[in-house]
Amino acid sequence: MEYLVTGRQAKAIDTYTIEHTGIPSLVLMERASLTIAEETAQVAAQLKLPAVRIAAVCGSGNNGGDGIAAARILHSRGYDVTIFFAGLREKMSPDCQKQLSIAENLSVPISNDTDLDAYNIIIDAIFGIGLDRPVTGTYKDWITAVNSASENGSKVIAVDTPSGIHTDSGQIMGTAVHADRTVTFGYIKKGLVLYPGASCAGKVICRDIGFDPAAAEYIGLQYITYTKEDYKRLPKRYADSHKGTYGHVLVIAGSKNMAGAAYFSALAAYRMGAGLVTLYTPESNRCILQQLLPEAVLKTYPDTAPDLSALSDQLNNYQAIILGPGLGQNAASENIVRTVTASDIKIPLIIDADGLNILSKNMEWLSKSTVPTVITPHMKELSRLTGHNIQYLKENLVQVCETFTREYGVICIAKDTRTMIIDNSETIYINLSGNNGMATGGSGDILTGIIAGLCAQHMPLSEAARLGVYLHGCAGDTAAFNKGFHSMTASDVLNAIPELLKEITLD
Ligand SMILES: NC(=O)C1=CN([C@@H]2O[C@H](COP(=O)(O)OP(=O)(O)OC[C@H]3O[C@@H](n4cnc5c(N)ncnc54)[C@H](OP(=O)(O)O)[C@@H]3O)[C@@H](O)[C@H]2O)[C@@H](O)CC1
Ligand SMILES: Nc1ncnc2c1ncn2[C@@H]1O[C@H](COP(=O)(O)OP(=O)(O)O)[C@@H](O)[C@H]1O
Ligand SMILES: [K+]
Repeated sequence: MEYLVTGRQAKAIDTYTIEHTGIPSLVLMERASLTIAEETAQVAAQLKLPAVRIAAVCGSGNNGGDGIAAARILHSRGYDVTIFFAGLREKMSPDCQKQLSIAENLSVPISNDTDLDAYNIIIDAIFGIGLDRPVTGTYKDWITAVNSASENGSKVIAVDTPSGIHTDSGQIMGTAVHADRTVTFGYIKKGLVLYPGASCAGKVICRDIGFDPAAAEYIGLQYITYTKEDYKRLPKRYADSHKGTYGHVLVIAGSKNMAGAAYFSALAAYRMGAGLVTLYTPESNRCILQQLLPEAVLKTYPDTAPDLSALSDQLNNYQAIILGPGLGQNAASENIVRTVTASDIKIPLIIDADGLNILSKNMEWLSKSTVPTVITPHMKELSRLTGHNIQYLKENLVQVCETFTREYGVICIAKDTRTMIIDNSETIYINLSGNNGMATGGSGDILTGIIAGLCAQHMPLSEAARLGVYLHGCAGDTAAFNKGFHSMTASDVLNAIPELLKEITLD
């Protein structure tokens, strides 16, 4: 698990380390600039040119201070480096002033020119976490100059954040540097992983510069993400076990001409390790699903007339229930959704797709429901559920989901390029796995199966939501590796689950 921080939190970690722990600010700056110098040297070596020219474009704050110090370190190591001061001398922070005076004492070249085209590497140290308003005027011109050099082939290394990106939201504040890589200090800033900031950051490299680890706890960070380190959370398999050990999933999914969604959800639950999967689906899907997935138990109902009391009686026989993929929105589907949400079961329920579309017209069913529920809406479905348009949702996602989660008592998995999970805890999960190849029909159905498979193996719902979303993205990344972003399909994501889990469990 890793934390993602806001600008305010990053500043508070700096301050805590300086004031409480007693590490001087210039020591942190020296370590920060050393990482930039190392990264720059690495890029310079990769360019394989007879001579490499480096420009450090520096603002007046501590981000500029980092850039000046990095230029001084590179200069002392024999690199051809020039400082371009893009800030205002009268506004320099004390540490930036100190760095500029050291650089002058050591005769590091300082240019008054604005032409960056002759430089192979540009260190972008105009703004870091201190950017607090839209970029205009001369600063805008500097950012344009950096980007124009980049378009002409220069490599851009951003210090802490690409200048012009809002550290919290990833929004472009008027204009922003497009970096090839960003070296960020201590913790990844949230704005570097959210779009469009993530597109400007390039490869994000997070380096330790000696912040006191106690600072994070003192401040109370709330954004987390999972990494490969979290594979270890996968439920254990036991030598002495049977299919009952790994739980029974009920998949209420599919409608006439929509058998695929049921198949994807059910197979994903099996692939994730569930002991048994039962598919509850209309009679018209029987043949196709029996052939596609002989491992599943089928319970079918006459297409327009499900036996709701029989369904209700069975619900307690499972360890996890999926409701909605490809279910359709006819009266039969509505009755099923009403029955399941109104039941008194205490079994984890994962509601997706048409389950959510039906609920969006019957929100009182959700507010009255006492079933432990996770919902997995994509932005359009979330828009139907909340009444907000997609633009508003994207700009206010956390706040909207927090309100929704509180009001309806559900865990909300807001699916997007960066899926976020909001539950009743203080912690917000932001997912970094996955790729644009997953923007293909059926990807979301697989997620429901993965989460249900984890719940069936007795993982608590909120943990299953986080690990499920992370592993779903990892399976998508494996599928992209195998088939490429354009050609991969939901079936490839499904087939990547065993590949991924094999790698994890046999490691
Ligand atoms: N000890 C530490 O703290 C450490 C910090 N570290 C480094 O410091 C960075 C943070 O430094 P920071 O806090 O000085 O802010 P920074 O990003 O340089 O920007 C502030 C400057 O920009 C200006 N400005 C802002 N917006 C503007 C706009 N739109 N248009 C024009 N001007 C604008 C603002 O001007 P003002 O608002 O005063 O007019 C001020 O001059 C951090 O990202 C990391 O790289 C590391 O060395 C580790 C130790
Ligand atoms: N560009 C992307 N980057 C990362 N993940 C993506 C991207 N596009 C889609 N996904 C993921 O793929 C899944 C798509 O789900 P959904 O829209 O419900 O698809 P479907 O309805 O076809 O099953 C979500 O989990 C989403 O996060
Ligand atoms: K920067």
